Amino acid sequence: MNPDIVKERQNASFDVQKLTYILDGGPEKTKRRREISLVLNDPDFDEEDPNFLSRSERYEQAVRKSAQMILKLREYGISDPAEINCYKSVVRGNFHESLGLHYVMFLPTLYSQCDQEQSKKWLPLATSFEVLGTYAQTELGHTHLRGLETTATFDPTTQEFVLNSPTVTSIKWWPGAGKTSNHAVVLAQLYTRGKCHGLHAFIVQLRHMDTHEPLPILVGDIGPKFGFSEVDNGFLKLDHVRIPRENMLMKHVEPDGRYVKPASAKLTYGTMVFIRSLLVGLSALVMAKSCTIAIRYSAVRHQSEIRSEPEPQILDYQTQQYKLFPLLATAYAFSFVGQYMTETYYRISGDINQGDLSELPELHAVSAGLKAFTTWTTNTGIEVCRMSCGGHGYSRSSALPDLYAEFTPTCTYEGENTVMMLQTAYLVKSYRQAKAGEQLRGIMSYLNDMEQRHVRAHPASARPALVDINDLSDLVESYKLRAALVESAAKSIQQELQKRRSHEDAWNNSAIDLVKASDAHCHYMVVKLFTDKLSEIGDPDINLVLTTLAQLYALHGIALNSGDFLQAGLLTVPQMQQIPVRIKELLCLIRPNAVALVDAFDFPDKVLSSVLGRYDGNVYENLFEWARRSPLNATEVHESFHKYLK
Ligand SMILES: CCCCCCCCCCCCCCCCCCCCCCC/C=C/C(=O)SCCNC(=O)CCNC(=O)[C@H](O)C(C)(C)COP(=O)(O)OP(=O)(O)OC[C@H]1O[C@@H](n2cnc3c(N)ncnc32)[C@H](O)[C@@H]1OP(=O)(O)O
Ligand SMILES: Cc1cc2nc3c(=O)[nH]c(=O)nc-3n(C[C@H](O)[C@H](O)[C@H](O)COP(=O)(O)OP(=O)(O)OC[C@H]3O[C@@H](n4cnc5c(N)ncnc54)[C@H](O)[C@@H]3O)c2cc1C
Repeated sequence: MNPDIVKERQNASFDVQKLTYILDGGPEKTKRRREISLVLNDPDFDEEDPNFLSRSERYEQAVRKSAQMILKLREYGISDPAEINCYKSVVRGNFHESLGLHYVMFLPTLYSQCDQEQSKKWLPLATSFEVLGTYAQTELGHTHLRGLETTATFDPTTQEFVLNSPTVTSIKWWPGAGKTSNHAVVLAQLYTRGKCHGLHAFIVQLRHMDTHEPLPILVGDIGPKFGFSEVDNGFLKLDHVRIPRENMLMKHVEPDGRYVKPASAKLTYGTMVFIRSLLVGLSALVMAKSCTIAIRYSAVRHQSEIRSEPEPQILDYQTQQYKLFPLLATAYAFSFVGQYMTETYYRISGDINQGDLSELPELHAVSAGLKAFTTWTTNTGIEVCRMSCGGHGYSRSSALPDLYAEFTPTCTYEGENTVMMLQTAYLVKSYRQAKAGEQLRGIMSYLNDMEQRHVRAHPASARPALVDINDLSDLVESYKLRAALVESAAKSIQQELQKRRSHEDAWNNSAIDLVKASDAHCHYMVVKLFTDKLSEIGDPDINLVLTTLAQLYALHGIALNSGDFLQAGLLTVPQMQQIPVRIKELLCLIRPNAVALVDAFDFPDKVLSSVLGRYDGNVYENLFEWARRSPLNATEVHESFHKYLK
């Protein structure tokens, strides 16, 4: 064990194990997660570092691993979805798997959109992996749902739908598992009795069940990408492909071609809401991994000098702490927000299943906003962690380049982040309702204060500065008032409308304000949820260290967005000047606990797959060892010498 990292652990002021329990949701859950993690010792999962393989080899290795996972899940009798998720995230490490779409989109779509008869037919096939599915929605030319061109036209004479990609731009593009899957959920515009009824989901068989040969359908892999090398994102061109009427999910077309309206057209989009909710937790996970790597490495790396003494640990540099500790605080904040998002998703979707759709708009808005907010922050955070590791961060052995490449598409898929932030219509609607005197409930209730003029941008001089920057509840209140930026966005729309612009143009001309309003709303939610969590934590040592992190998270956010807080008169200039001073104090308070705080995330070394983030801190000898395994070192003299240089 590296002596620096031993010393760091001795300095911790709290019980790491107890904090792990809090993150997991209790000691039993930690115990079970650790039991599941023992799978890492299974030699059937031994594999070559994907970084040393070609794309095709990577795909093959991933398929082998996916198949092994299925067999092992059966062998160990793991069937609870949360446990399957835990098991898979341990085995996958930092990479995705080719069967991922089957688990996260195809199966959930079947579960939520099959009627009884369809469930009976499709669920046994899909859960036994005879049917391997993908989710084909996006097209070469479109992602905006109303703009999708693929058609499904009902033919009452044969009781079939005819699926067609009428143009090049309508070719389905990006669905994972282009080579792996034999079925797809295809999203297409439904036509019956000559009328279009909007997007609906259809199950389409793509490949022969025995030979895996494509049916008369053009299907394949779209080629190498920035990351996602294990995944065969695909294309799919349908040329008048016929499927039985029963393959329409939720069966909205009667045998005579009559269309039966669903309770809400938006239920078809349910799987996206599900994944967006999950991505909040994934952001926490990846932020936590990145911080673990960068902070452990910073504890063992010595460089330059502060005083004329031996080279200090780079974690002692204030600038290094300023790069990493706000991200550490973010990882904790997002972990609690991830827990909230998952609970909220299951609570509201439970109500939806009982026929109560009243909270669907809020679920959509909150999951879209938090998905965008947490993935954007994490995306930039990973890169900060990588840069903070200097040259070694650039090596694939650090895992940080892979974490970035695998994570960055979360900002794009399941709804491009700006587009998701623009689903603020809900915020603006709530603002208008509150202004009209309606009492709002839930997370939007802060807008009720508006009429008392608490929530209003006005000059600092007009407002007494009541905020104590050391008091978290005051900081939450400031974020709440800043979230009233939605008022500026709503006013901008109003002004545009007064200029006789159409509603759509008024909206587009206010889009920057709307995105800012969404961002401020999400930021408020994160600060509030982090602070609320503290009241549940009884252990005083842990409460203290997490309070320090929550303060850092809140103050750092204010420092980055000082313009908003000053403009709205929420903080004074002297208070703003105090914030960097307080931030520096908080960095010093966190410093002795930094390694323990990342240890509490409890990532096994094999899951981190990072030479820099090793638990034992023995970085250098292992870097050398890893480099020696590079395929370029397989022979002492590379064949290119004989071919070209000699
Ligand atoms: C150590 C730390 C510990 C932490 C512990 C954490 C552990 C947790 C770990 C969790 C791990 C999880 C692991 C799993 C992660 C999964 C991810 C893995 C891999 C995934 C692979 C990638 C797969 C990618 C797939 C895809 O990308 S599929 C394609 C996705 N496409 C999109 O998202 C398209 C985006 N566009 C749209 O959604 C729409 O076009 C639009 C919403 C922008 C507009 O739609 P539309 O045109 O129909 O609507 P309108 O603008 O007219 O609006 C109409 C009204 O409808 C509302 N609306 C819209 N959508 C919805 C909806 N979905 N639900 C409800 N309501 C909706 C609008 O708001 C409008 O409302 P209004 O009329 O009232 O205004
Ligand atoms: C790794 C990966 C996996 C994927 N997997 C799947 C899958 O399994 N199934 C599937 O169906 N799809 C999948 N996708 C596709 C993904 O859902 C889309 O790429 C995503 O929804 C974004 O759409 P787009 O690529 O058309 O971007 P665009 O919408 O073209 O975005 C380009 C730019 O235009 C801007 N823009 C677009 N619309 C607006 C607007 N209304 N207002 C303001 N700005 C706007 C965006 O902000 C962005 O800056 C995947 C994508 C990736 C990268």
